[in-house]
Amino acid sequence: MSARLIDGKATAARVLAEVAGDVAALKARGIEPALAVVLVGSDPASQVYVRNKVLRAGEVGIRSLEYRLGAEASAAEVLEVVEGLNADASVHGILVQLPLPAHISETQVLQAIDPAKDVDGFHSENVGGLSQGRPVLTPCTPAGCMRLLRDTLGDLAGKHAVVVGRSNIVGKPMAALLLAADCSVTVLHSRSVKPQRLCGQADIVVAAVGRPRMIDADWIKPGAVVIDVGINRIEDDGRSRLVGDVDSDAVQPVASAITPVPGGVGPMTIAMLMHNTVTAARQQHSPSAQE
Ligand SMILES: Nc1nc(=O)c2c([nH]1)NC[C@@H]1CN(c3ccc(C(=O)N[C@@H](CCC(=O)O)C(=O)O)cc3)C=[N+]21
Repeated sequence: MSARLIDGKATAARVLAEVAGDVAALKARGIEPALAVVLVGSDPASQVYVRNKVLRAGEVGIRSLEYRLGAEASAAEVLEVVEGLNADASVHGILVQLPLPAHISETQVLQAIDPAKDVDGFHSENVGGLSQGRPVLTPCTPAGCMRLLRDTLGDLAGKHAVVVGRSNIVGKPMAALLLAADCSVTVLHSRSVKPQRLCGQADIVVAAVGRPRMIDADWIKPGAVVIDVGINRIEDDGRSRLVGDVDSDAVQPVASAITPVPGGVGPMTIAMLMHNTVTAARQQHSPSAQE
């Protein structure tokens, strides 16, 4: 068997086309969806991501605003930017690019974002709502993974899903979404005992550990669907290139389908950010919206 490659770029293009239609419908009602991206410091990878987000927003008709602060900016300065954006009714989505410099508490900044504008879904109000099964703004990377899984497998009920990694931005919300889709869910992490054996029982594997090519064929049940969230830059023969958390060459003969890196989950993350921005704009202008 050789795994089918799950084309995240093509699926992201379909999501973005839907979003562009939703944006046009909102504009016809006089609402221009707007996304603010806040970048603190000059991490080169973060700069690339922020640029890609701004480009995608423009393509679907979302207005974007960029706020750049120096690496030495204080927490108070970042909070002031966030509070200004909270108060600005023309801004519907706020994303503070992570990681923040070490001297700034990420939790404090994320909790300062108005939950209605929290297009990353990282505020505890949205984290709690996801856990309760309320229709809240949902973290973009796990939401993108769910879309790829549904397109590949259809109904996910009863599938055994193994999530490798327990971060707040991917592993934990991913487990919550899989559970909401009626999967049986196992979360593995750095203290798990015999993780290969547990992972080898999975119909669905979501790898989000941030270790290049950690998951090899020994971890994968024949026919499993593998979602590789990792984006690791490595030196290979003196050249820099991107690899996932999955050893794709080793796993492809075993899995039934796998996402490539690049071109898998990454483009979906950005597409779901645009989707969340439109959802946030629509909700802020719905009759039931507070204030
Ligand atoms: N508040 C916040 N929200 C985020 O969503 C967030 C963040 N902070 N900090 C950094 C990570 C990383 N991230 C990516 C998004 C798209 C690609 C992406 O499109 N990747 C391309 C390749 C890009 C390349 O060549 O480097 C691909 O996989 O095909 C990658 C990574 C969002 N993040």
